[in-house]
Amino acid sequence: MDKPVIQLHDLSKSFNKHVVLDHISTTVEEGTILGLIGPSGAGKSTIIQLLLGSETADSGTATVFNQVMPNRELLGNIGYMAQNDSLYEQQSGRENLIFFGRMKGITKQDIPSSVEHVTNVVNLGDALDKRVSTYSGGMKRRLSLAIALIGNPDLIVLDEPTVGIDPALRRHIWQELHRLKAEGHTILVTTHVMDEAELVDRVAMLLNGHLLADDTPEKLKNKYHVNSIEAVFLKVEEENK
Ligand SMILES: Nc1ncnc2c1ncn2[C@@H]1O[C@H](COP(=O)(O)OP(=O)(O)OP(=O)(O)O)[C@@H](O)[C@H]1O
Repeated sequence: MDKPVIQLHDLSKSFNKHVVLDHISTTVEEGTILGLIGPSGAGKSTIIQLLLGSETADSGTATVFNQVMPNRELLGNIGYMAQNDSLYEQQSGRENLIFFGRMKGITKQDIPSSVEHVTNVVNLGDALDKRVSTYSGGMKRRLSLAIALIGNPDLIVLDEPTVGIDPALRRHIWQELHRLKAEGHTILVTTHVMDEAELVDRVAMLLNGHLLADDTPEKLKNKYHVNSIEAVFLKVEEENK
């Protein structure tokens, strides 16, 4: 039977009486790439914060690996890339990777090979020993992604990972995400890029506090009689105005 990695159960969250999540429930099985889409401000990052335990739900539960979050012990097995890069600017990319890798519990001995692997994934080799403060925005995104992937975590949570990343590298990153999925890793990714929403196993669309569509891209396109996820998204928005 498929193993649930993420379980959101009846999750609600408001900020200053503004209901952002209204009794959300879904399950993400092991080895699935779930794409979370929705307009700006729909609550995608809020779901991630509840999932990681850095925000508290008003009601309901977020469970990861069968443990109710927050649970600090699980964080070593979750790779997280936030929307805003949180990097040590005065250190080099390599020093950042070593620091975060060690925090994740990678041994000193294994650090060099782990750093090399994730650096290749994001194509950051040449800049690795330069100070992060000299990086472009896209390079910082790539370093943040490498940090999320270091240590080979079972669950990878990426909040708009390909913003500012050129098309060739974007394709390379998606190939890597599919490779990780094939190895059994579970990936939750938020995106505004509708082409990317075609590449996931399941798309969940967040609108007005609800998950209004949550299915494979193919099934959603069939259901709405359209040939792209972008068109599904527009139809669902139109229906729920
Ligand atoms: N800590 C907070 N305090 C007050 N309001 C918040 C807080 N965090 C999020 N919000 C509000 O909750 C709503 C959802 O925000 P969230 O960042 O989850 O949306 P999003 O779908 O990730 O948006 P985007 O696609 O623009 O990143 C927004 O209206 C936002 O202003």
